[in-house]
Amino acid sequence: MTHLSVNLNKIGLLRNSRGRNYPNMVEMAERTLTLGAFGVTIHPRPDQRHATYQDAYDLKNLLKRFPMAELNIEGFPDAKFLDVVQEVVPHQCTLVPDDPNQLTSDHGWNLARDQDALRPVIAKLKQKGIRVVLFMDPVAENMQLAKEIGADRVELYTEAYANAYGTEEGEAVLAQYQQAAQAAVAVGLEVNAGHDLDLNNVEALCAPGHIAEVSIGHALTAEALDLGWDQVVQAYLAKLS
Ligand SMILES: CC(=O)[C@@H](O)[C@H](O)COP(=O)(O)O
Ligand SMILES: NCC(=O)COP(=O)(O)O
Repeated sequence: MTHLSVNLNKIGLLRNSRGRNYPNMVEMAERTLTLGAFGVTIHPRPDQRHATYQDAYDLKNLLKRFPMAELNIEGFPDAKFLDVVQEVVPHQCTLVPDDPNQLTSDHGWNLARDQDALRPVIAKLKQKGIRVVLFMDPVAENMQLAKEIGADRVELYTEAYANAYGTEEGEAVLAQYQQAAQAAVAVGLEVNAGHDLDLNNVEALCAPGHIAEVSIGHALTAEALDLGWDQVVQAYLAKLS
């Protein structure tokens, strides 16, 4: 079974567009966890365009009432992000190599270049008891180094999988992700996955059983416009069980 962590960035985007606390991030997280989601994810970016640093504190407080659930905070490890993460102490922190002005996350870490900067960051977060995940492209050869610099997990960046799904290249691209996942497991890493996953493509990725957790937000929120939030969360849970 693959755990579902619902990314609430787009709840924050809608909330921030009117300057009122509606939709309410904490209420949507509570509703999502009550439906049975394993956890919630936010990705506070430096401009706080959607999820805010305050959301991290508020969601950590909510999770006190859901002792079996997890909070995953994603982001680029700049000073502010690291200060917040070390104060909030989420269950999991996913480090993502995004520039502040990126529209969205669109690549994984270049560990050969970034390993020296990442090692102390990973060590500091692990000292706090936080599970550390590196956002990675699905390249099997890179998993050994991810382990060596201290990561607990990798999160496979799945946009290429989503784009290929249902096309002639779909099976070959899926095979690449399975090989990367198997390589990660072989060196002692657990494997998460995320970005552009949806109700159509999530099952094939997770069926082989290598994926511990998927974090899904953009498509889930859009699908909820048609199906309703509760129904969409329950539909993902059914596909991942
Ligand atoms: C790291 C990743 O792929 C996503 O979790 C990211 O959080 C999406 O960010 P936006 O919601 O800002 O597109
Ligand atoms: N890490 C992926 C995530 O949290 C959500 O990505 P998306 O579903 O919004 O594309």
